[in-house]
Amino acid sequence: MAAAQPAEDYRDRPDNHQLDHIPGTWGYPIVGSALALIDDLLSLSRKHKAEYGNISRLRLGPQKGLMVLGADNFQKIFLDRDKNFSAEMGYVQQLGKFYRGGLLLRDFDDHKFQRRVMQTAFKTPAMKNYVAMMNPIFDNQLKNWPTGKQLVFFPLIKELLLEIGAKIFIGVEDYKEEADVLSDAFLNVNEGLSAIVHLKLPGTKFYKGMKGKDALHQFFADIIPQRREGDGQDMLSFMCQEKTDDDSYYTDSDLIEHAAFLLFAAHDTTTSVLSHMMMYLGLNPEWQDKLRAEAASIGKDDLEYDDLEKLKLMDQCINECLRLHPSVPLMTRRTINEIELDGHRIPAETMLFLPGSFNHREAVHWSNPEAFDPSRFDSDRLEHKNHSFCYHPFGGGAHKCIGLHFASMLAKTFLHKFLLQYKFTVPEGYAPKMNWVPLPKPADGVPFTIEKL
Ligand code: HEM
Repeated sequence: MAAAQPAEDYRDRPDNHQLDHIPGTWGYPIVGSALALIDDLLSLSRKHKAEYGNISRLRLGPQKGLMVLGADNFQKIFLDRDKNFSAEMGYVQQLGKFYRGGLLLRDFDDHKFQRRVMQTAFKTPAMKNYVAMMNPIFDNQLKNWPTGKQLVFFPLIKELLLEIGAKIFIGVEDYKEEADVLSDAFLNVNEGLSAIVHLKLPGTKFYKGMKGKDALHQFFADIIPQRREGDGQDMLSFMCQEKTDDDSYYTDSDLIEHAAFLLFAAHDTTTSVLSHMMMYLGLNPEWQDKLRAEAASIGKDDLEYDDLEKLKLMDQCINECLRLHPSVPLMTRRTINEIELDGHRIPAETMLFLPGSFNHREAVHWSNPEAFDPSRFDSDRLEHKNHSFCYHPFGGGAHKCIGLHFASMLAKTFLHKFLLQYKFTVPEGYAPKMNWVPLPKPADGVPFTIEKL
């Protein structure tokens, strides 16, 4: 049987809003349920499940579509055997102005072709080298963290990960010199993403974001020819040197889009998981001690690639943070064809909103789901295997996160360095409000105090 082909013109059609046959609510005029989502996406998802079931109508500002819950439904959507779901159309309204050619905003054959250029940057020899590059960056910044006074983790880790991004992703050698241009441009784009009004008027967030995008693209355009000629070991250099089947290089404009999207996809997600990690290790000092002992058991100051798999407890803690607070809180797709899902007829061009944290905490799959309990990932429990799609912090199927091993490597290399040098505490009775957007994190950025070991 021939493989299903997506309808050619699905990108040109507007979103379908004819969804009155499906239970749910459009919420308040104009904003719909956007404010409830910003406040607490998990509670909103649970409310929808209790009132309407796994599939329900939802409006988020200008977008009307369906909230989809449940591991079976996620499995069908992510595996997408019949090419019914477009990631490009799912994300275009949210990200399209800034990241139109990013990998997640491409579908099917085009996506497959473009994903190849990125895969080259994640091969084992490249990964080995990235760990080696990370160690001195962490050393240099960690040594300046003052002891004995309260610090805030979020801005510190953001700064650290911007340096990692500049050096490992793009091959910037003199970070101090180029950091301002690069990080300003990148941070402005991210601010632009949160703009509610998309008008290019000077002084607005959106305007700043568009300027940031131009600066970022120009920065990449200027360095791509050098990266093609050189023998750099950074991600951009690997991508620049990759060739297509007809022996030509990927185009500069594709490479610019990939480099910008890669920074975006990697930065906030890893900042988010490490912020949660600090919160939980501060609240659970016994886990902090266990991870420190595990880090010490490697017997080295600098972790190497082959050591990573030995850090099993760290893996469990990272997994548990991502279960409780997935860094991409809401994934999206748009239907290409009319489909049936969970007993509902869903027309073509319908937006689907997929909140990850609901399945991650559904009691049918997890014991005591609200508790921080990293041992649930231990080989004698393996709760995440209770359903192949009850745990999906990195998505699944064709668009599954290409950086998942890099993310884990980064988190482990940081934790290994940090825990071997410092012991830390969070304030007594610490119970921060949690942010869901633009990235999940403790709202106060995690206040903490370090003590040299
Ligand atoms: C804890 C860290 C991370 C988490 C939780 C995470 C999560 C995700 C998720 C959920 C998706 C799929 C979204 C969807 O299907 O709708 C995704 C895609 C992606 N991620 Fe990550 N990510 C992380 C770190 C990274 C890093 C470090 C990189 C790069 C080095 C990266 C690069 C990408 C790219 C390029 C895609 C698009 C893949 C495609 O469309 O084929 N991510 N990520």
